Amino acid sequence: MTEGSVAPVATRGPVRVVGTGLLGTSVGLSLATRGVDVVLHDSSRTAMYLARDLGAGRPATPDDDADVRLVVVAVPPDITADVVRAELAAHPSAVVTDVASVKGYVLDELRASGVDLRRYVGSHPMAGRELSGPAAAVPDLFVGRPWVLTGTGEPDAVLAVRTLATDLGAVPVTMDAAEHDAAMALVSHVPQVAASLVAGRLTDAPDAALSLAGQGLRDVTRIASSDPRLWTSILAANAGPVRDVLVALRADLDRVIDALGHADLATGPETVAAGALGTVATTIAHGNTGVARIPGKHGGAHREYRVVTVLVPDAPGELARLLADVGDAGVNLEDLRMEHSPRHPMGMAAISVLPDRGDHLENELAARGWRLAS
Ligand SMILES: NC(=O)C1=CN([C@@H]2O[C@H](COP(=O)(O)OP(=O)(O)OC[C@H]3O[C@@H](n4cnc5c(N)ncnc54)[C@H](O)[C@@H]3O)[C@@H](O)[C@H]2O)C=CC1
Ligand SMILES: O=C(O)C(=O)Cc1ccc(O)cc1
Repeated sequence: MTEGSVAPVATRGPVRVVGTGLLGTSVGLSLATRGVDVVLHDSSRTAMYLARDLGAGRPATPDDDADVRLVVVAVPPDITADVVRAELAAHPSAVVTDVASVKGYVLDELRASGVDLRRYVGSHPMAGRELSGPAAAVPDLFVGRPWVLTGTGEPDAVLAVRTLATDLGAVPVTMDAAEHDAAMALVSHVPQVAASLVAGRLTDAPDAALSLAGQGLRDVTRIASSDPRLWTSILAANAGPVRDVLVALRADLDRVIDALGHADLATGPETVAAGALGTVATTIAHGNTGVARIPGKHGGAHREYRVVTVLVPDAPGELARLLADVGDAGVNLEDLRMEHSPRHPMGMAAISVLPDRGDHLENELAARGWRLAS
């Protein structure tokens, strides 16, 4: 594709988006900017008109009801089933999908209501941000991300939602609702609780302690900025699977607390109760094993990269100049992370490259006058 061109879409409009927050507006932006007729609805008129102003589509009118082909429900999980049911009834020839982060709860509620589910396809794009609302939406939110389809709906309905996911740049994955929810507890919902708990410990921390915070704390707490209302709804809807993981985590935590209690009582390593230091080491080593299992870029296998850290003056154009120099050195940048010095007008760009390109890149950047941090 040439620069500035946009990929054609196979999804046929009108597509109705109900709930024009982060997810719904991102769906609308991606489709509307590529010519699909998107009609928007939100119980908050401010959210709906803001989504319109951002370019995500046009406000729905009663006249649109007859010809809507696809409805995307993007409201909090606890009200998703009610909205899906209302949309199935209001648009008798449309396929209806939802993007709620929890699938079993929604499906159970729909089944209990006795509604005909042939036109309903439960789905969940595994893409999001720690921000909510239409203003946080981005059209490429879903690019390269898994989009789970939970196996409900007739084949034509499933195809429509699979096509939507593909049009938005996502990778469709089929999984049943219970399997999805157990997976989410482990890879999304418990990490959210853990991030919130660690960040919550900081609320009374002395300023002097916080001024020492480094990238490790920022990495672990990024998602602690998430919306409490949305996450209460997600955690309550997936309470069983989340609780199961938290109980296991509590046992792990208790083992570390006991081991450190022994270390605290000791006068040196030789007097620490047998096994305590091993418990601490095993905890960190298990973490090494777990993190190595997280897939790498583009869903490929986890890779070890060489990190080259470069000091970047905090001035316009400096980061762009560095990236251009990396390109000129013929090295592919696998990842980039910026850290900021708390006291100096200087940033640190941590550039991840393939291990066998590290020495070459360091030499090339040094030759171009960049200061490298060891
Ligand atoms: N935030 C994230 O990163 C992700 C969220 N999801 C799921 O997407 C759904 C939406 O989440 P966000 O967009 O983040 O939330 P959001 O808070 O940004 O937007 C939700 C919108 O739904 C509207 N709404 C609430 N009740 C409504 C109703 N009865 N009818 C019409 N509109 C209504 C709200 O006014 C709000 O604008 C949730 O089910 C969430 O679990 C899925 C993937 C990622
Ligand atoms: O910010 C992140 O890393 C996320 O993982 C966001 C996210 C939040 C909720 C979902 O249901 C899916 C994705």
